Amino acid sequence: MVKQTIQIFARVKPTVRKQQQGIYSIDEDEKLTPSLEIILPRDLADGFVNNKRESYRFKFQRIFDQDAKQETIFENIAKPVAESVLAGYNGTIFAYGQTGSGKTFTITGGAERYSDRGIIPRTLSYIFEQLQKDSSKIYTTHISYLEIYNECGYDLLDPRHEASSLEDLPKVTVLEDPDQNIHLKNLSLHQAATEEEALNLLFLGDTNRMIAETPMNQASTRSHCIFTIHLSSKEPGSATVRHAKLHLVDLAGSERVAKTGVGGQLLTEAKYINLSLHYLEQVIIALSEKHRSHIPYRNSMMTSVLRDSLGGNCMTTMIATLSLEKRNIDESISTCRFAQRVALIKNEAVLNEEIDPKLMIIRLQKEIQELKDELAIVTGEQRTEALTEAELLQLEKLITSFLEDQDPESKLEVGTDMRKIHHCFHYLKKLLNDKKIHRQSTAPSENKDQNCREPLKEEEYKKLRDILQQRDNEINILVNMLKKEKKKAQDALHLSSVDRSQLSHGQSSPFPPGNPDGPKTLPFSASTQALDSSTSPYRSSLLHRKTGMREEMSLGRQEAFEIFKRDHADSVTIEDNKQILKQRFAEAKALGESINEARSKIGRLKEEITQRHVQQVALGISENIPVPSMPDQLEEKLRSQLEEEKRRYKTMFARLKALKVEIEHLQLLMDKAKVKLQKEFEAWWAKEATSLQQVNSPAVTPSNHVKPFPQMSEAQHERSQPLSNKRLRDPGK
Ligand SMILES: Nc1ncnc2c1ncn2[C@@H]1O[C@H](COP(=O)(O)OP(=O)(O)OP(=O)(O)O)[C@@H](O)[C@H]1O
Repeated sequence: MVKQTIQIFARVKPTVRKQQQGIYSIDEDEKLTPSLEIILPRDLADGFVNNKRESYRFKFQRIFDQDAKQETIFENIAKPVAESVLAGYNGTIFAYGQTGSGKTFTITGGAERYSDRGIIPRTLSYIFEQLQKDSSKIYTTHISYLEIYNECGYDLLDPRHEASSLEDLPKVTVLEDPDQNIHLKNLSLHQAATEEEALNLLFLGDTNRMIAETPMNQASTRSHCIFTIHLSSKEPGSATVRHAKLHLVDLAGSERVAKTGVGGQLLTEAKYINLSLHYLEQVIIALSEKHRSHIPYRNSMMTSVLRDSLGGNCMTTMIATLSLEKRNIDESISTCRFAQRVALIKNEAVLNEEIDPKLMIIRLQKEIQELKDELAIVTGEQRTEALTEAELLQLEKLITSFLEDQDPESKLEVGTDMRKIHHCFHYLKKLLNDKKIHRQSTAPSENKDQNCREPLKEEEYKKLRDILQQRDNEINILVNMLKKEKKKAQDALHLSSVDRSQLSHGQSSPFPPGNPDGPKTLPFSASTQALDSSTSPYRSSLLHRKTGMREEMSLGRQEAFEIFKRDHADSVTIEDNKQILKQRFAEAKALGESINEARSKIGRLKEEITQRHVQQVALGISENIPVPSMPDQLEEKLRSQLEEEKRRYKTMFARLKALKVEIEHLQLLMDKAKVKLQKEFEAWWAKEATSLQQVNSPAVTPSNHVKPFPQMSEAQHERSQPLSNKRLRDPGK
C-alpha cells in the first residue's frame, strides 16, 4: 500500500506579459516547497480602490511558468503516475481551472505542432514503450473515453455514431453494486494492442467531442472528459491478474455563474457546471476533514466516477491551470484555493490484484485431480474407468505442447494417474511409428538404408570391429606364411632363371644358322627366342592378356599367387611339364651344338674336296696330262665323309625340328595351365576378399579359417610321379 496526499501542480498559461506584470511571482527555493504569490492590484482589492497591497501565497509541488514545455509537464507530472500504473496502482491526473486556462492543452495537447502533444498521447506512448520492453508479463490494454455533460455520461468511443450532437452518442449511466463498486453502463472498452491503436481511439473520441459541441460556447468546453487507460497484467502461468486504471481528466471550466453573464439555457448549463464542480469541492472538503464519515460521492456522476481517485485507492495528481491576467485574478485565486484543499486529501493506493476466476477454476480442478491421484497411490487403488474424451483430448494437447517445447528441461506433467501415464506412452508410440512410416515412404532409398541401419549402428560397429580384428590376425598369419614361402619361391625363381639362362645360351647354338643346302637363314631363331617367355615381350604380353594378370601385381598378392600355384592340384603337372621342357631344351641345346659342328665339318670337307680337285687339275696341266674323269681316292674319301656328315646333319636337324614342335606344345600347355591357375587364383582371391567384407559372417578363428589353397588331389599325387613315368598332358582339360 502506498499512502500519499494528492499531488498538486500549477501551470501558468502564456499570455501577453504586460497583462501579467506584477500580478504573480514564483518562489522556487529548492529547500522549500515552491510557492506562487498572486498579488492583488490595489485598485481591484475587494472590488474597491484601496491603498493596501494584498497578496496570496499558494504552495504547490511544483509550479510551471508560462514557458514550460509540454515535454516538461509530461516528465514531471505524468510520467511518475504512469510508472505507478505500470506497477499496478490506479492513477488519476486531472486538470482544474477556469475556461481557457489551458486544461485541454495540458491534458490532450494542441493540434498545431507535434511538440504540442499533451499528457494523453505522451502517456500512451510511454506506457506502450514500457510494455514492449517487459516480456516477463502478459499485458492487456483497454481504452475508454467518457464525456459528462449536464450530469449525463456519453461514450465518446462509440464507432457506430457520427455524432452531430452530444445526444446522438450512447448514454452512459452509473451503476453501483452491493460492494459499492461503480460500474459504468454503456461505456465501451476498446482493446488497444499498440500505441497507434490507442491514439486512433483518442482521435475518435476527440472528434466526437469536437463535433458534438455543447450549444453554449464553441470555443470552450463545458463538459468533463475522462480518458481512461485500463491496464491488466499477468505473469505467464499465474492465475493472479493485476488491474490498474489511469484516468486523465479534463474538467469543465471552473468559473462562477455570476461571471458568465448568461441566462436561460446557458445559465442552466453554467449552474450545472458549477454544481458538478461544487459537488467535487464538497467531496474534497469532506475528504480533507479528518472525522467525516460520509463522503458525498454519489451527488454527481463525475465524483462517482472519480471515487477511487479522490481519497481512495489511487495515486492522484491535480494540475491547476492558471490564466494570470488581471481579469482572471479571482478565478485564479479560486483555483489555487481549491488546489490547497485537494492537497490535504490522502489516498491509499494498493495493488489491484485479483484471481482470475476461470484460471482459478482450472487450478482448483488440477489440484483436486492431483489429490485424487495421490489418494489412489496411498490407498493402492488405481482408477479403472476409461478416460473421458475431454481428458484424452487434454492429454494429447499436453503431449503436443511438450514435444513442441524447445526447452530441454520442460516436463510432461500428467499426474500420477496410471491411466493417463499409459495413454501418454501409447500416444507417443503412435506418433513415433507414424513418423517412421512417413520417413520410410518419403526418404530416398539411400537414406532409407541409412535409417534402417541407424538403430543397429552401435551393434554393427562392434561386430565389424571384431571381424576386423580377426582379419588382422589372419593377415598376420598369412604374411608369416608368405615370408616362409617367399624363400622357397625365390629358390624356385633362381632355378628357373638358371634354366632360362641355359635356354638363352641355346638361342645361338642349338639351332643351325640355316640349311646348308638352302639359303643361310636361321629358320628357328624366332621360335627359339619365343621359347623363353621371360625374354619375349610378345609372349609375356600374350600371356598377361590371356590370364588377365596385371603387369604389376602387388608383392603380397604375388607371394600369395606363388603359394597358390605351389599347392594347386595342377602344380605337379605344371612342374612336370617344366622339367620335360627343361630336358627338351637341354637336348635341343646339345643337338644344336652337334648340328653346328656338323655344319662346320661339312664346310671344311667341301673346302678340302674343292682344293683336291683344283690340285688335280693343276697337276694335269703342269704335267700335260689330261684331268682325270674320276676323283682320286683322297677326293673319294673326302666326298664320302661329306655325305656322311650331311646325313648326320639332316638327322639331327629333323630331330631339332621335332624338338621345337614338342617345346612349343609344352609351352602352350604351360601357358594354358598358367591361365587356368591365374583364373582360379583370381576367383579365390575375390572369394577371400568377399568373405573379408562380409560383415555378418560368423566369427572365424585363424585355425579353422586359414585354408587358403586347394588341397592336393589324387591326380596331383599321380602327376607327382617321376618324369619318366609320365606323359605330357594338357592341364586345362
Ligand atoms: N501552455 C500553453 N501554451 C500555449 N498555448 C496554450 C497553453 N495553454 C493554453 N493555450 C491555448 O489557449 C487556448 C485555450 O486553451 P484550452 O482550450 O486548453 O483551455 P481550457 O482550459 O481547456 O478551456 P475550456 O475549459 O473551455 O475547455 C487554446 O487555444 C490553447 O491552445
